[in-house]
Amino acid sequence: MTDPLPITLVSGPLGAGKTTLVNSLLNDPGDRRIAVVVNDMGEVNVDAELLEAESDDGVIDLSNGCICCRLQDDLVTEVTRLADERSFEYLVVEASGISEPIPVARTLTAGTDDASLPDRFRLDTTVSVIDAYGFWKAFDPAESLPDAAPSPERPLTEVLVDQVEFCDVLLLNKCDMVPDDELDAVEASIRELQPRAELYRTTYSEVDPETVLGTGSFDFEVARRQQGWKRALAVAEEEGPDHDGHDHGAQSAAAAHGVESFVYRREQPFDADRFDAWLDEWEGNVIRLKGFAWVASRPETVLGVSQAGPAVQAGPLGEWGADDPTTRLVIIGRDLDGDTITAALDGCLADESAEAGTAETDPFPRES
Ligand SMILES: Nc1nc2c(ncn2[C@@H]2O[C@H](COP(=O)(O)OP(=O)(O)OP(=O)(O)O)[C@@H](O)[C@H]2O)c(=O)[nH]1
Repeated sequence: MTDPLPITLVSGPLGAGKTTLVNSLLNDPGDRRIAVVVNDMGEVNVDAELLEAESDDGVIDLSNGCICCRLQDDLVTEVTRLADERSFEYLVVEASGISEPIPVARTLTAGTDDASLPDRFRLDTTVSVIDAYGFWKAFDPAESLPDAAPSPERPLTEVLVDQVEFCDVLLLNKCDMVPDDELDAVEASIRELQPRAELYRTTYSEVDPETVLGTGSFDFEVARRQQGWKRALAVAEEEGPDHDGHDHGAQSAAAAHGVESFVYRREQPFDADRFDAWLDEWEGNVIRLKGFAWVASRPETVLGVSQAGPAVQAGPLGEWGADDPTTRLVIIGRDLDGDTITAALDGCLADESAEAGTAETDPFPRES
């Protein structure tokens, strides 16, 4: 049997430079013939048209939906059709700007419940193109726009953070639009979220094709485990309850730009309403908050908490079961005042005398 054909998945927020990258790969794919599947949310796939202007062959258009949700089966169908019909040696899939990379990677690894991926393919590399200018603005409270995603998708900053956290290669693009010192700070923040990926600063997504094609760097479990917040949590767990909350491994560049991660850990539950109110108070320093919380109103339930800039989601993940309930929150940000945050979170802890299940209206699950 011949080796499975490798796939590179290109993700990244709207307008970050994904099509620019895919166009340059079509023009110079290195020593291989490539085909491209392009996903766009609109009825007309503008990206596919832009690409077809450059190349009239090997561009497959998947539009009017998102391949991370509604078009998962269509993606598998197209890849299967390509396997049968096309003559090429490498496949590039450009996801829409609102696609979450994890479900697309899962589809490209294992297919879906209704459709299996042909054996001929294997996911080789996941690339995220991140617009340095957009990233900078997304976490600036003075600049960031109300974070409304079209339809019931997740908030865009949450998707942006997923795209940063889950990739093998990260192109920090549009570097021409951000001053150098700010670029250093953006890169430091991204490094804190994404310690593993190869990172390249680019303008007009210009890279050697070999940095994004055929790297062989994709591994689903490694990609999931090595997300910055999971690493910070693992370090804190290793160091035990006496850990002072700071990730000493992440000094250097990050520290020089005031970027740090910090773990808040308590074996005492939150008052649900006070914790919910605290989650509303985003002032711009916290880029990412993620972890597990214990709330007094539902003592048996693990509350999953995920904040990306101004967007907050919190909802039940399951039961503590045999584990002792313990709140563990990783907070990643710039110029964080750890003592003030710790004091504010401590102020949300339920009084020892509070009875379980006393919140009048349980604020969770919540989304904003
Ligand atoms: N200044 C500047 N503009 C860029 C750069 N890279 C891409 N652009 C421009 O940014 C715009 C969006 O680029 P695309 O490549 O279409 O972005 P995309 O990620 O495919 O966008 P969507 O498909 O809408 O999500 C285009 O006008 C590009 O020419 C860059 O490095 N610097």
